[in-house]
Order: sequence, then structure tokens, then C-alpha cells
Amino acid sequence: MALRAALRKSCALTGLFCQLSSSRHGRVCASPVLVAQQRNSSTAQNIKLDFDQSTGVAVMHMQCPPVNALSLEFLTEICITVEKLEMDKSCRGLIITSSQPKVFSAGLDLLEMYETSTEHRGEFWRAVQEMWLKLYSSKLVTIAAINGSSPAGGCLMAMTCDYRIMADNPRYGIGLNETQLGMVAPFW
Ligand SMILES: CC/C=C\C/C=C\C/C=C\C=C\CC(=O)SCCNC(=O)CCNC(=O)[C@H](O)C(C)(C)COP(=O)(O)OP(=O)(O)OC[C@H]1O[C@@H](n2cnc3c(N)ncnc32)[C@H](O)[C@@H]1OP(=O)(O)O
Repeated sequence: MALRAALRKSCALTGLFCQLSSSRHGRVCASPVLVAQQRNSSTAQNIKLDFDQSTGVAVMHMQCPPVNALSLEFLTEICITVEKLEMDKSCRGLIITSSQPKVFSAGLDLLEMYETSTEHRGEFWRAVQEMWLKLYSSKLVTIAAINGSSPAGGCLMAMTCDYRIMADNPRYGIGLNETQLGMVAPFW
């Protein structure tokens, strides 16, 4: 609720946030399936995208259970979704939020780095780079509506957005903790 209240407050300034929470605005649901096929990805089953063409605001709900861990597949879906929105001239802004309870994103999917091949890890890290570069350099106004914990890669994702609004809950943490896992992000 605090998050939504904060969003509504910011909305008065930009008019971009008006539809994070409700489905009564006649939103159009867009699917990045076509581009996904071009990119040899599976369908975007981990993202629910609501795009209101009357306001030009899209809301990307991450719904990759249990904790929106950023796997190769999920990273690819995110990139494709952003690409698709950028190609739509009527889209001006993107709000990224989570459908999972208590977690915005748990960061990079640790299983992608455990007992996988060097080739797979290379592909995975390239997808990580692509995700944050795409968000960071996007022409869309990007907003992370952080409605849960957001460690490491989740924090990275939020940081690459133009704005961040976080739910006021002491149980939700955010920060770059990957060195605690003995992990050093590679150069790009
Ligand atoms: C290339 C870089 C560019 C620039 C460099 C700049 C900076 C570096 C930027 C990013 C670096 C990122 C590295 C990473 O992201 S490594 C991942 C780090 N993530 C974590 O340490 C998070 C660990 N998880 C948690 O803290 C918690 O799970 C939680 C707070 C997210 C949620 O807690 P809950 O109590 O609600 O849920 P849990 O019971 O703990 O977990 C449920 C379920 O989810 C699995 N899981 C959790 N996190 C991950 C993950 N990251 N990957 C894969 N799976 C995860 C967990 O094991 C549980 O599974 P089971 O139910 O037991 O099967």
C-alpha cells in the first residue's frame, strides 16, 4: 500500500504511474512472443505486460516463481519485452514490478552458475550485461517499483532504471551483496 501511495504521489508529477495497481483502465496486454521466437527464446511466460496505449505507460510484472531469479531465459524475456516496447512509438514509460510476494527479484539465478558449462555461463553473463545495458540506455522512462527484497542482480536491475520507489517495509532489503557469495561480476 505504501508503495502504491508513493507511486500515486509521483504520478502527479509525471502522469506516468497511474495504472500500476488496477485493471480498470482498459489496458491492452502485449506479448513479446514474436520477438522471442526471433531470439530463439521460449514464450514470455514469466512476464505479464500491461500496456495502456492511452497513457503510453507499460507495467511489466515479473512473475517468475518463486523469487524472480534472473535466469538466462528470464533475462532474455525481459530484454525482448523492453525491445518490443521501445519499438512501439506509443509507449513512453515502463514500470517494472513484481507479482511475487515479498520479493522484487532475488538477483541472478544461482543455479545458472552452478555446475553449468563455460559456454553456458558465457551466454548467461552476456544476457546479464544485455539486460542492464538495455534498461540503462532505454529511451523509455523506466521506473522500478520495488515491492519486495531486491538483492544483488535485483538491485542492479533497479539501479539501471531512471527512478526507484521502494515499499516501506523493514523486512525488504536491497543492496549489492554478491561478494558475500564469493562472486565478482566480470568485466564487460
Ligand atoms: C555483470 C554485472 C554488471 C555490473 C556489475 C555491477 C554490480 C554487480 C551486479 C550484480 C551482481 C549480481 C550477482 C547476483 O545477483 S548473485 C545472486 C545473489 N542473490 C542472493 O544472494 C539472494 C539470495 N536469496 C535471498 O536472499 C532470499 O531467497 C530472498 C530474500 C530473495 C527471498 O527470501 P524468502 O525467505 O522469501 O525465500 P527463500 O525461502 O529464501 O527462497 C525461496 C526459493 O527461492 C530460491 N532462491 C532464492 N534466491 C535465489 C537465487 N538468486 N537463485 C536461484 N534460486 C534462488 C531458494 O533457494 C528457494 O528455493 P527452494 O524453495 O528451496 O527450492
